[in-house]
Amino acid sequence: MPATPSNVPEPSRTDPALIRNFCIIAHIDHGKSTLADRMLQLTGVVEQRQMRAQYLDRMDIERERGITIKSQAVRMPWAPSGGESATHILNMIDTPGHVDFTYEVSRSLAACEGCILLVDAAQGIEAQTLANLYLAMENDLTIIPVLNKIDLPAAQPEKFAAELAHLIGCDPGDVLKVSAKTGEGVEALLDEVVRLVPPPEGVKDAPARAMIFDSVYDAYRGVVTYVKVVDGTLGRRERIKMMSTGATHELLEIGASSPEMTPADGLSVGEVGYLITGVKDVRQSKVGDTITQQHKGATEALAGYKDPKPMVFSGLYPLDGSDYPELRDALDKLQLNDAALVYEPETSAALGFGFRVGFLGLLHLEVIRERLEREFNLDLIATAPNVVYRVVMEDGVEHIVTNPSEFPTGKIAEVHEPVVRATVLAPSEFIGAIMELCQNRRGTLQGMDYLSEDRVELRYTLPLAEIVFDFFDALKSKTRGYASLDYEPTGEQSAALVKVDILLHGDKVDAFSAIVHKDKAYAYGVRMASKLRELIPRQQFEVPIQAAIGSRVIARETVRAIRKDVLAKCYGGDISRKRKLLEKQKEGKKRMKVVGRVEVPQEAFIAALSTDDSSGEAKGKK
Ligand SMILES: Nc1nc2c(ncn2[C@@H]2O[C@H](COP(=O)(O)OP(=O)(O)OP(=O)(O)O)[C@@H](O)[C@H]2O)c(=O)[nH]1
Repeated sequence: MPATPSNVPEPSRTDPALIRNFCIIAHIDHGKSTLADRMLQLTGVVEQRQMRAQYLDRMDIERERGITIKSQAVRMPWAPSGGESATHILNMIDTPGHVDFTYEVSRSLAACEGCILLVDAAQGIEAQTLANLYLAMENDLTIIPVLNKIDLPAAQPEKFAAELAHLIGCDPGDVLKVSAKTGEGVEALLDEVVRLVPPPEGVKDAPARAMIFDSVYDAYRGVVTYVKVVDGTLGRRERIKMMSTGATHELLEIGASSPEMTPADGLSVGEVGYLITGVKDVRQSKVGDTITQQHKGATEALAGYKDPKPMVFSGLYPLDGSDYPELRDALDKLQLNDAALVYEPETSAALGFGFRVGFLGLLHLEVIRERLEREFNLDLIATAPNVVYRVVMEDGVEHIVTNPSEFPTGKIAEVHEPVVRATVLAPSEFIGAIMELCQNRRGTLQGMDYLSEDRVELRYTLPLAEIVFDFFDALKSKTRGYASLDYEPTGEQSAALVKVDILLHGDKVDAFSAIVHKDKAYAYGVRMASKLRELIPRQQFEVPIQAAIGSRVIARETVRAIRKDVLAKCYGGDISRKRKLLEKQKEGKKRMKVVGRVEVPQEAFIAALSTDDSSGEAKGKK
């Protein structure tokens, strides 16, 4: 039952035995955010009239797409029903479910002692259910299996309870059944969290050690750092030290989110909360770092996290060249909040000045791009995303290539590309279709298991480059939406990869260079050449469009010559009208990009790039 306000202990004085830190992990759309909403409501931290769906998803994009990107932590008092009436503190950390953001999930898990493994009772176990379960097991969390959406007519709670119990090795009777929508079973679930999740273990009187699991830049308050206090207590106005850099700061504010930021005197052992020091850059308050007191602080830091590594790169260019400084500032600002975002300046003959930006995956790319366009009002062109290649030359020199146009020329010994271990879960009737798709994408089957009579798990090794584009879309359409996918990087392999260049009138258009498998080079060349032929207006001379590997041309199209005589219709007419027409033509020419001798309207580049940029995984996530 909800606690009465007078019973709720202060964050600085909570007995750790009464604290439960937990998170909800689930496959996308299995109902995490809805369950979190219900919990906020039932514990009384959000009043009925303030309640809105997906309360914790604060970013516009999160709300619109119905997905969670940044994790959030909320402190909720809860007095379990029956007998014992002590008010417990439940710190709930909501985590994102998409493959791109696994990194955020693992950070959140490290701050918890238990987790709710939520599974849709109409869908059953999916690929990310497994991925998240393994992460939870690695972090030694107590796992509470829960089936959600039992109100749905299509729900099969008994069948999936058996599947889930088999997976984690418990009794089917231990699987809780709830409806996050109607609230059925959610109170009992909160009671179970109190009963099953162990309280945090830490040393109360030791020097403080707090682990940073998130750092968020707020335009008004500076960096807000989310921490879990592992040992000791951090107090308001205390001076703190970041253990990795030794930098010290004054704690201007410390408190807990419930779910709005609520200042407190401090945070004691086991508590999860936030702190503000006035730093302006998340990199000064780095996720995974340990915070201690400046005086008599701890000497040994807590185990940190691995830094996330960008997997997918794309060139981002402002449509209007004069927006370049704004783009730089916007990327600076987004990076304040997103340690996984990396970028460096880049120039392209076709697109002008821009940046090569590294992302965790395609959804991350799309989210960043949308935020740049929406929050910073920038119009952007993005080049087709590519992965990172390692090129070894015959003389042993190595090149790391994040931009296809920088692919080295000369004697190449080997090209290495990143590979992932992909897990696909689907009804067994689709095995054939999935195998065919993976084969086409240069996949190697690693194993296959039946989870139940009609559900199968297929494990493949696949080149990352083959799945970042439209693999997920293709998988969904071949399996009528029933398959789910999860993948993790497993290293690299050498492959027969070549760079295909596109030439206009003999000049390379850097934005269209691509690194592709040699068996697919021809198809890429033909596709780009014919697309460009349609998009490039006729010039006063003939323009050959060629696709080439090195100096070998593999496809060719031609834009025939024409002289666009704007004055043709004004023969003998009024001179001022002629002048006007010529002025207008000049205006149009300003928007043209010149590649060698060829004038190409920017729109042609955008059209050619956008049809190629089929960010399937992100769009097809549902
Ligand atoms: N009928 C029914 N629908 C539910 C229930 N719980 C969630 N849903 C619906 O399922 C959809 C997905 O729910 P979310 O809570 O957004 O899922 P999520 O797991 O948080 O998704 P991500 O944030 O993208 O990871 C929404 O349309 C919810 O309204 C339930 O118990 N019953």
